Amino acid sequence: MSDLLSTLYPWMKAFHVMAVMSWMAGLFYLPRLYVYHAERGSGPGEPGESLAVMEAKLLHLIMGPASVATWVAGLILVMTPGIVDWSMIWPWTKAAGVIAMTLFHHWLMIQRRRIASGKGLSGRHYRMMNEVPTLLMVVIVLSVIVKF
Ligand code: HEM
Repeated sequence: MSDLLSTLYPWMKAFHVMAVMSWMAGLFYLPRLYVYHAERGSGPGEPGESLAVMEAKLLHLIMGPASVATWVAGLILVMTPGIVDWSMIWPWTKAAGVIAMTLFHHWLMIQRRRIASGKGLSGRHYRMMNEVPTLLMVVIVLSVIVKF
């Protein structure tokens, strides 16, 4: 099993990075759609109806599967012998970053339902929350590349 994981390591890392890119694309773009929705689409009709379809499709067809693929490949990398040294700091900052990123994903899911029922937050609020994935990405990428 250990030998198989070591052989698969570069492939698994490539798959992980591809899944990360797809997930992050949605995490960056969905709060932007919420800003437009809050500021220009809160009433009945257009553009609110089209925005609601775009938000649901982005979450369910792209971000959901990409987040699962990121987690599965990431956990396989964690189990690969010699990859994670838990006595260093970086695995802990990376873990904190990915847990926070996953919580942010769930917050976006809750907000989609709230916007659909007319209880969404202001455009300014979503614009501020739009910075969260950027900050978490900085922590995660520095952890896994610099490996302090
Ligand atoms: C969701 C749970 C995640 C887990 C369990 C996980 C775990 C891992 C592990 C163990 C590695 C291998 C490190 C190495 O080869 O030295 C890795 C690589 C990587 N991860 Fe993740 N990761 C996750 C999510 C993310 C996210 C959200 C991002 C970006 C925002 C990310 C970016 C990367 C990058 C860029 C690499 C390649 C680093 C290199 O070149 O060695 N990961 N990940």
